[in-house]
Amino acid sequence: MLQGKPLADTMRPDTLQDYFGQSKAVGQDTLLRSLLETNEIPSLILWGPPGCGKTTLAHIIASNSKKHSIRFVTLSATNAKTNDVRDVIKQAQNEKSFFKRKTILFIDEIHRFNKSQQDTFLPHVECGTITLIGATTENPSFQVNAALLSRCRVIVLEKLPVEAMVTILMRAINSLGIHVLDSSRPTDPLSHSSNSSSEPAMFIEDKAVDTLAYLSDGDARAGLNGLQLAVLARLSSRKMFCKKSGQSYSPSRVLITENDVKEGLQRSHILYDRAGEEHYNCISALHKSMRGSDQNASLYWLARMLEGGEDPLYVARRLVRFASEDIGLADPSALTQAVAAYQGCHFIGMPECEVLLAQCVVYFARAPKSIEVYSAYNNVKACLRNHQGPLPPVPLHLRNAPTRLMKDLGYGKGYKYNPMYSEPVDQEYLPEELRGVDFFKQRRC
Ligand SMILES: Nc1ncnc2c1ncn2[C@@H]1O[C@H](COP(=O)(O)OP(=O)(O)OP(=O)(O)O)[C@@H](O)[C@H]1O
Repeated sequence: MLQGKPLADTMRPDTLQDYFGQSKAVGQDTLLRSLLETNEIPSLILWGPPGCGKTTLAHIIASNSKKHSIRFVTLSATNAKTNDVRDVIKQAQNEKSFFKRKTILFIDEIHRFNKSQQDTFLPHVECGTITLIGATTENPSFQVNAALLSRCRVIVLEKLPVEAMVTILMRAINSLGIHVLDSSRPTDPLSHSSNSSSEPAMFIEDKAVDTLAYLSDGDARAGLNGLQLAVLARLSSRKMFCKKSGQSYSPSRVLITENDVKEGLQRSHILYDRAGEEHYNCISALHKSMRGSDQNASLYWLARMLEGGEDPLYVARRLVRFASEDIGLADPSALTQAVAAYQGCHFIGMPECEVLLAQCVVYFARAPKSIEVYSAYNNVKACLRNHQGPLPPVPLHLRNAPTRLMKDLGYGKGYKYNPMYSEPVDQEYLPEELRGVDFFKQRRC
């Protein structure tokens, strides 16, 4: 099973029961799910990152529609020509008029078709000759014709969460007959009952499964490929052992460790551990480099994260924080820059947004720094936390007095409305017991 087809293909589910994650798009009670269950498929654009299940969802729709005698035709925009599309449409017209059969046309990577190629479908989607399902990793607002887009329902699929990845991996692990070793109960896999067949008994550490789920970055194909490579590597080292040692028997048990799966994940960006320590180390290095006004190092850490597959919005959020924490009022426009960079990243995504972040990072590295507001605010927080007993009441003169009773109780009494005074107003704003405290000068309250 492991030698021929990619594991990801053999594990591709046929039914929604085995389609995990993506609850916002096809969870219980979603419109799409009920449409799929009643087999009323509208034209769809499935938009989501690689390996999140776009083709798989189309595959499930295909399995379902075949049961209802609906034709399902697949084209890939990477190699299909406009003539191929015309052929499919012609055939769909014939099927519709002679046999009353519907056709669903699935186009993978639809964003690769240019606008005029996309125009070819338009009238046929409109008159119902074909139901179009397009899959794309790119924002369809920019990559799909507006007219076509308005005739399709856009389904946003997300990176698969870690729990869904674990479930997908476990489904594959079970189907390969691999046993999972519980690391909280250390057992020697060699102590498991021996296997009489020539096939070795295979084991995988549970932490290897978790690591694989984390490092796959929501990409089920990457996770399943990683698992397949790790298993194949272990099996071939078992064979090597026999050859080298000249022994006629080979170890009857094979253990796949966390290191094996890390090696199995060969894509460089996956080796950047988005969920683990490396993620925090790199963002910390970026923050400190900007604080230290080192523009070179700042750019380096930024690139290391982005090239490693980090979510640009995660970096952008940190920049927003940095703008206030480290630059503050030394350059108040830093906050505007950071928010603009965040929104820009949100609009255009990777890889285009990398230069926005680079610009912002260099701006911040070069900017003057001030932690005045940050420290003063920390002093206020410390003051509140360290306070013994009930917090002091709000001084009466600072309170609003919307009712007669409140006025009678002295609310707002003696308050000096500043705009009425041409001179600076002498008035207390802190509670009585904090008089004289200056959070901007004090370290502790
Ligand atoms: N939600 C899911 N539930 C179960 N398995 C999944 C899911 N998503 C993906 N897979 C597994 O991962 C493999 C790759 O997924 P798929 O081809 O659907 O990704 P995709 O979103 O179309 O990616 P790409 O844009 O790279 O083509 C599938 O063959 C399947 O085994």
